[in-house]
Amino acid sequence: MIEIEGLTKRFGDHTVLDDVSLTVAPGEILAVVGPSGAGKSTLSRCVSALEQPTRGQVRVDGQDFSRLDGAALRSARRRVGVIFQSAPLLRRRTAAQNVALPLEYLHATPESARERVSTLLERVGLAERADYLPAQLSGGQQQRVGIARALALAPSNLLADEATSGLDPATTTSILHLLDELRTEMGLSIILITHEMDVVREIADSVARLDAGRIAEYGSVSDLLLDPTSSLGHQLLPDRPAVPATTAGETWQVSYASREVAGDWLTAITSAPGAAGTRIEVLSASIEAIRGVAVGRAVLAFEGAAPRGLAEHLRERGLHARPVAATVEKDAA
Ligand SMILES: Nc1ncnc2c1ncn2[C@@H]1O[C@H](COP(=O)(O)OP(=O)(O)OP(=O)(O)O)[C@@H](O)[C@H]1O
Repeated sequence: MIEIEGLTKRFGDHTVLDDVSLTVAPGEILAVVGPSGAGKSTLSRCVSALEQPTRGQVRVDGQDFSRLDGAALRSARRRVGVIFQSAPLLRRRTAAQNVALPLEYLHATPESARERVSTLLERVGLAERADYLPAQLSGGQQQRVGIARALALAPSNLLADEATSGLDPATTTSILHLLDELRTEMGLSIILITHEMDVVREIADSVARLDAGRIAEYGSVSDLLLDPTSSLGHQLLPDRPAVPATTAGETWQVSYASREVAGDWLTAITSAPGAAGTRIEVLSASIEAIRGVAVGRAVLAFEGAAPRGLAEHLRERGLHARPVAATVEKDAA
């Protein structure tokens, strides 16, 4: 359990984190997003007790980090496993020796360390690669070693700082699935620092957007998706579609987020003032479930111009609609 309360961090007179409060329950995944310089890494360093808050608290499993030092702080730090971008592993050590590192610091007996390492490597699907050096492993396999190492001391919390940046989409998905399984199996509270909305969409239960050190938005992914005024909710909707440049008229993307699959969204479009008699072609349509919310998206081509006031008409019916420009060149289409 991670509880951040009124966390403020200043470097000189520069306030980098300003009154940040967040809670991550056991088994929950919170994603923290925000532009470069928003304070994400500083937040991450406060949670892993590498920085002391100027004001406020970081409580891990009920214990206030800012009140600890020396051996008590080192012991408390073990409750937070940390995974970084592209798993910085020791080059000359095998996968097993990298995972064993935290156990060596704690002077675990070689036999108990061996057993723990082999259990962890097995769990992350790398039992066969125990004796490989990092250079002999793929990026995804290296990150699995990083995850096993972060779990070596059986933490109840995990901090993943851009853990999937630089990995290809399929590898990212497999790492996220592994984290998803681990949080359930071990009841881990996980903070994911990320700049990728796909990662948030795929795995997070809640999300906070930091902006210039303050929380600009914070809530469960489903609540944000269902809130038509939420900018994070908008960003969580599927990405911009590819639209062939061959369509002569206007092309629009229409999306909705609802607890139920919306059955009448096409009716909402055809009933828009001025839409009667207009030919509308459905270029693509899809529905996916994100944290229990049905998110539908369609790309529509109008014969000519879209009816005036279409966006407002649809907004009143819970649909987001906007024109999209062609993204596929005529030659390539
Ligand atoms: N030790 C420090 N001393 C002074 N200023 C710092 C220190 N660490 C961070 N900052 C400042 O705090 C601000 C936030 O930095 P931080 O690295 O937390 O942002 P970030 O959101 O992680 O950015 P990015 O996504 O680019 O990594 C920046 O303006 C940075 O210059």
